[in-house]
Amino acid sequence: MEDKITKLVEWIQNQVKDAGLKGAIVGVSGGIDSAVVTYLIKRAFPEDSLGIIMPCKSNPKDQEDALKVIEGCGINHHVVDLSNTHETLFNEIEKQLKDKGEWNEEAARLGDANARARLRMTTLYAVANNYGYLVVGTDNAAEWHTGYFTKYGDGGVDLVPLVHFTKGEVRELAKVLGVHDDILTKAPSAGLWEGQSDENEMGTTYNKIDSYLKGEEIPEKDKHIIENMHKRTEHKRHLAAAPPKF
Ligand SMILES: Nc1ncnc2c1ncn2[C@@H]1O[C@H](COP(=O)(O)OP(=O)(O)OC[C@H]2O[C@@H]([n+]3cccc(C(=O)O)c3)[C@H](O)[C@@H]2O)[C@@H](O)[C@H]1O
Ligand SMILES: Nc1ncnc2c1ncn2[C@@H]1O[C@H](COP(=O)(O)OP(=O)(O)OP(=O)(O)O)[C@@H](O)[C@H]1O
Ligand SMILES: [Mg+2]
Repeated sequence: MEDKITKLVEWIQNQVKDAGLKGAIVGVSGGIDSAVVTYLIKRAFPEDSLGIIMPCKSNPKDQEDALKVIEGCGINHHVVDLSNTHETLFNEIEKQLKDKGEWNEEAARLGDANARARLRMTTLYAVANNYGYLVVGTDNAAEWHTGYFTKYGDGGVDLVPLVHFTKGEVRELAKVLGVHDDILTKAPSAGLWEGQSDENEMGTTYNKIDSYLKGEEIPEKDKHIIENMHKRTEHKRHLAAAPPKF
């Protein structure tokens, strides 16, 4: 894993250099994927890396964990609380749609959740512009394959260094990098609503997705869920569809 870490760090350095920029920025959630990316960008750019903690009606425990990541690797950081911004935006959307009698309560829950991820993306790009940094994403191979991310939200980034690493391999990277035990052992969550857990929402586990990606046998039910998610989210792995030139 040390060898892979060195290669990842060099790759990030080269990408930033090729872009003619100075460093890298990541959103630090208190979860393991962003912990690994935070440690990597700090290694790549000790003086030009930045972690941003962005609570959005989040559990305060997330921020405590995020600070363990920040302190663990010594990266510079800012906290930008998006709760009020999200409240203002969503109240206005809700008001407009309700006035027209077109508000769909159930669909709105996902829209509300995805808007949190997109506000984070907006924030990262605004801060990245200020410093001349690239925005680094945290998607791993399991999330990328299943499309388990918000299009133009946490999926809206410049680099995706972990995209070939299974969730298990991300855990290995985290151990070698020295990420705090509390983060190594917590359940993966997008933190988009109270009590959300990735595995509950997906209906399968990261272990099964990892096994599937490694070509191992997994139960038919899980295979079906993974293949269905992959198919439904194909659009997220491409640029916006364009017509042929007429
Ligand atoms: N065929 C197609 N061609 C082109 N575009 C298509 C499309 N089908 C849908 N779309 C568009 O895509 C939108 C749906 O995609 P999207 O907005 O991403 O939303 P969606 O995939 O419905 O939801 C995002 C999922 O990712 C999860 N997530 C989000 C963020 C972080 C994490 C995490 O692990 O931390 C997980 C979240 O819990 C949820 O299950 C539609 O509203 C539509 O605009
Ligand atoms: N509160 C937050 N503050 C800053 N960034 C966040 C926050 N919540 C989510 N993010 C960003 O969105 C990304 C996607 O979240 P995701 O849950 O997939 O990763 P994670 O939290 O790092 O790991 P895990 O999947 O184990 O929870 C995070 O890695 C992080 O970059
Ligand atoms: Mg998380």
